[in-house]
Amino acid sequence: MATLNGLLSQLAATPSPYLIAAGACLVVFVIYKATTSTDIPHIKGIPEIPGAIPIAGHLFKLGEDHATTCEKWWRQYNMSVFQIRLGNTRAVVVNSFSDCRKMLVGHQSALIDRPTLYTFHGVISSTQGFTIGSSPWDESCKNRRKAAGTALGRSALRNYYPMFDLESYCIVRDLQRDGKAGQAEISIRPYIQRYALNTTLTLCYGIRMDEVYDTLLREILHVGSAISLLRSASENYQDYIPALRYLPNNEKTARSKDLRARRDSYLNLLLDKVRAMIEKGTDKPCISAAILKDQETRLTGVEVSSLCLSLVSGGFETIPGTLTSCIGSLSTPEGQVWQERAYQDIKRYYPDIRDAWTNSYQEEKLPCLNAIVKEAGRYYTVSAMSLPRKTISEVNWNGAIIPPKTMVLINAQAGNHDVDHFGPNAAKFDPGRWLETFTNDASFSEKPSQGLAHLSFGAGARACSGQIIASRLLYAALIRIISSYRIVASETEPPNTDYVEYNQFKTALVAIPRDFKVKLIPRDENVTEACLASAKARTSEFYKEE
Ligand code: HEM
Repeated sequence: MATLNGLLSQLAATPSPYLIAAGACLVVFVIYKATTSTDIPHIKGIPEIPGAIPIAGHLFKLGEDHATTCEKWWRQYNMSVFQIRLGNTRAVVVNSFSDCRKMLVGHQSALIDRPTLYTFHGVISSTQGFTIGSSPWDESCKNRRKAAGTALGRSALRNYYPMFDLESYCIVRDLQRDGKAGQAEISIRPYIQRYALNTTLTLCYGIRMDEVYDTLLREILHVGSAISLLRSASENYQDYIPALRYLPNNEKTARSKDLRARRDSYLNLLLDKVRAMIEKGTDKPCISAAILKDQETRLTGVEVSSLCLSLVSGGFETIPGTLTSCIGSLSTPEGQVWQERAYQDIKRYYPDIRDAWTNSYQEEKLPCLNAIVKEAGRYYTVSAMSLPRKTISEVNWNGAIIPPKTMVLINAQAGNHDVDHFGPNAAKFDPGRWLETFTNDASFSEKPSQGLAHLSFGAGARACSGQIIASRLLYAALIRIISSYRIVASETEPPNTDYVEYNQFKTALVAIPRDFKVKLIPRDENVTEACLASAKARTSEFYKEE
């Protein structure tokens, strides 16, 4: 017995090398598991991109430009649908046009949810609620989406004619002043930003700003863009690597809180202005006045803030991104050919250009203009990775089961430039792809619709609520600009028209085009002056400052 005790105590004092090795293996295994485990386990039947590392997964490999990296992986590994690890989050990425369409439309009920992220949802959105585009699917989101659908649907467009008229008039009014009859080179984006923002501010608050560089207007645009940066995966590792949230002096959280305070401040200011106008009886018909006056609505106060925030943030970068880049492409020598075709179209349908102006916001019937608007949407995929989705129920993807609660990322940029769908010139800006008759007598007709034209507005149950109004805004502005000027790219600061490189901030949720300048050569100054004068007269009632 004494010998046995002695042996045991000797063993305890000097553990066997086998035991040490087993213990070490166990520790390594636990560390490996802890640093490579994800919210959703590996999905059988969907290939994973090689090279994930512990803790970060593919985050660093993805670099700043996720859409372009995933587009390359699709071609390199010859698989359009694959899985990746964003830190502790597993995501399925879909790339080809047909797979994106099949995932969004064919599985629309399963893909109706959206993921919540620490920085955007936990910090930034904690005061005003989530926008519709970032809300998980629940009863409240359903009600807000329905309200947005009513406010932005085709039948509501008629109510906004005076606003379309006024805002597109203001673009040309100020371009006319600043363009100095083609002598000055100007940057067009600020005018388009005001156009987009004023439209949604008028819808939500009945408020607009007349100056391109108005302080409040620029504050809203600045804060909105900075917040859009905080929604991107490449900027916010803390969303996917939770340990980073606890680092002292977390700069991301501090910046998010600062932006949240600035956004709260202007949203409150806008609502206060509406309250003051209601008191004076000078309020304009708009979403928040209807709610404040307690007109029939099923939405709560927080839901109204969310609705207004969704509409304001839905349009203020997407429309300027698309329209500015489109004007950039039109200003190049190849693009000028399309300007001329569009101008001929305008004159054919509206021999009196003043009619083109008044019809610009009431109908979309010019084939060339429609083709340019569609091509701008496709080619410049301003939301390259769309808005992230999450499965709410299982998706059977060719036999592989994607479980509920899996993040699904739609690579709209890749799908929109898929040569298998759009042909070998998919990487070219070519409005001709949407036109049927394309003859030298310059008459065109549109190709019949084939369903989903491109992926820039998403598709399915959570597709963009603003796509009808967005197309009308692009169309109206283009008719007015093209009928007034020949747009010519600056020789010293020309546009970058590459579908990836046109964007100066690849990490942001919505592209910000690089700066460029154009000259606006008047087509017929007398006609433009006449159009401006009649638009001014028509819109003066609507425009009256309170
Ligand atoms: C060129 C202009 C625009 C582009 C390219 C665009 C793009 C998108 C995209 C890609 C989505 C996500 C779709 C999906 O997940 O399938 C989206 C959602 C949304 N957009 Fe737009 N958008 C534009 C203009 C607008 C405008 C002007 C508004 C409002 C006035 C708006 C309001 C919304 C809303 C509310 C959602 C959220 C829908 C939901 O989650 O249910 N968008 N948009």
